Amino acid sequence: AVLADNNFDVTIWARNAAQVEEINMRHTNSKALQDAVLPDNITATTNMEQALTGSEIVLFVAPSSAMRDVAKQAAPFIAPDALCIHATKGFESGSYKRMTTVLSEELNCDPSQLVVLSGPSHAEEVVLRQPTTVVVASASQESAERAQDAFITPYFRVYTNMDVVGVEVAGAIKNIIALGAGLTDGLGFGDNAKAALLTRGLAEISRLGNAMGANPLTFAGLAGVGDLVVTCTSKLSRNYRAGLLLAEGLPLDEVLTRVGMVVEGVRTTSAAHELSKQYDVVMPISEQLFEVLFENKPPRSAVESLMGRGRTHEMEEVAGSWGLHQS
Ligand SMILES: NC(=O)c1ccc[n+]([C@@H]2O[C@H](COP(=O)([O-])OP(=O)(O)OC[C@H]3O[C@@H](n4cnc5c(N)ncnc54)[C@H](O)[C@@H]3O)[C@@H](O)[C@H]2O)c1
Ligand SMILES: O=P(O)(O)OC[C@H](O)CO
Repeated sequence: AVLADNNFDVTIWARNAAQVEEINMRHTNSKALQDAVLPDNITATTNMEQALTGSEIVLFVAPSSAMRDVAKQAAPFIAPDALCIHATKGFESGSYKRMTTVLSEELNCDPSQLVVLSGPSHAEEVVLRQPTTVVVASASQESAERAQDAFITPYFRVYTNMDVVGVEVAGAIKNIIALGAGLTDGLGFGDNAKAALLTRGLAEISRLGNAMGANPLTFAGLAGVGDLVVTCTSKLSRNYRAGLLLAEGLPLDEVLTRVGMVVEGVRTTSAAHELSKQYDVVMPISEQLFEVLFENKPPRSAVESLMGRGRTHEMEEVAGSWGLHQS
């Protein structure tokens, strides 16, 4: 809808024919966006070739679990000079690769053509043209600026960034912390607990990101603090809502059914479990979430484990998380 407001003719590819028909006939996408009306210059198709032929920008928004499959299908129809942007927040299952890595492998393109768009941006608010700010990151400043030009509107402010790793890691890991935020609220804990979770969650995001080669300053920006705050505090967040349901004691498969849309934080918790070992970083909140989600640990015991960790010095922890060395 943002691109359509900027006068691009937008074609959505989707596999669900009923959803495609709804977008074309009624200009709505009610499962995701209730009765919000989409601009007239958006059409939809189930035909990938039709969607992509001649497109100057390709925006990938499949869930992380489907990204490789969708990119494989798209690859033959993408023009050599097309700008490929993704807004997906997660890692590939099993390989734990970032989404730009998956795209560069499947599209056989130069990393300079790839951009990640991230930041605090619930679709339900964007489609109503409520003020929203995001980051576009690319290895190429020119590509980031092309994406900025394409997306920037008076209600959608776009900042460029060159730190692809940091933006992708922040966007993925914040979903784990949002699951935790839903859990703490669902358990009846207060604002102190939530503030602690966000602060210590940011330390955890930064620690993994820095170990993977990110710029620590990214975590103070929209993809870091910004998205963490929105996802941990908004009732629109699927990850937060899943956390609330888990606190009721529902099994994971029922939680996912009830949310009815992708809850990226669940797979990302598995990814963090592996990545923290691979990069030798401590991720206590993610680890406790892993035990709650996959090892039946009661959420209250997870909170006790976090509160009972060994004593530590905040500055040493923060400096370590932000990749700084204390003298
Ligand atoms: N919804 C938001 O506000 C928002 C904002 C920023 C980023 N994101 C990210 O965008 C990604 C997608 O989220 P969403 O909100 O659109 O989720 P969603 O659950 O609303 O929609 C996902 C869509 O992908 C389709 N899909 C699943 N597997 C597929 C496959 N193999 N091939 C084709 N289509 C497939 C589903 O049918 C569904 O229509 C996630 O990574 C999410 O973190 C979402
Ligand atoms: O609904 P969530 O929890 O997937 O969050 C959506 C976006 O990532 C918020 O920026």
